[in-house]
Amino acid sequence: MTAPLLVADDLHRCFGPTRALAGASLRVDRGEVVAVMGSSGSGKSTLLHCLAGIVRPDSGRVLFAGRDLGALSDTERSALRRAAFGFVFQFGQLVPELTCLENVALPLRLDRVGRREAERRAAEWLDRLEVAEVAGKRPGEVSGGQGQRVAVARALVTRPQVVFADEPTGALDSLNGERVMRLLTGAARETGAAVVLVTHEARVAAYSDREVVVRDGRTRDLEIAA
Ligand SMILES: Nc1ncnc2c1ncn2[C@@H]1O[C@H](COP(=O)(O)OP(=O)(O)OP(=O)(O)O)[C@@H](O)[C@H]1O
Repeated sequence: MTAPLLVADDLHRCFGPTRALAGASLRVDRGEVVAVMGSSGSGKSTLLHCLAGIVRPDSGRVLFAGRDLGALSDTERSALRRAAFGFVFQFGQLVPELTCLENVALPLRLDRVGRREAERRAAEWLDRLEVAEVAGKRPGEVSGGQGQRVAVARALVTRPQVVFADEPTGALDSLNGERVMRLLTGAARETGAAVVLVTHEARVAAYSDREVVVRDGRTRDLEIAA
């Protein structure tokens, strides 16, 4: 049996008096799309932030490809995040001063890929996300659905091993939301990326292979989808 790509083991995390995680565990296999569901305030985003090495759990461990994130220095953890993870959030993740093409090219530029090559790959991803026509526009000049597809392109352009998506369709109508989910999960499956998807919408979770429910900071598996 191959080792899971990402494992959260009995995570606990408090913010002051608020207990956000109280024994959350999760495993994600390579290429698997896992939906993390639950009501508002149940701890979904905190779990995602712990898995991505953005928030440190008070206790419990997160292992990525067998490496304990808690044992890495801050520099090592950010290097790992840049190399292996992609992120899509609900709003505001695009840089407003850059064009959509430059936004998608940015993670490659930060990895010292030359401008021409970075923009060539960015253009391919915009095309794949069916949003090539906004390449020269700034994020403020595109629709919400187009902006999210640009954000998905930016998350995938570095070919991450895991895409973390926190309510990626939360600000979209259902038609645009479904389009973003179809393109996100389709592209992730093609590139072999796993997806950890936080959502409270069953229709969005239906794009996953497996659903996990968080309640009062604890996880439980709901079902294995067919
Ligand atoms: N940085 C923080 N500072 C203080 N409290 C926080 C912080 N982050 C989360 N919390 C609290 O921890 C609990 C879990 O929050 P979390 O954002 O993980 O829930 P969620 O399930 O993602 O909620 P939602 O669906 O509303 O986004 C909540 O009570 C929240 O108020």
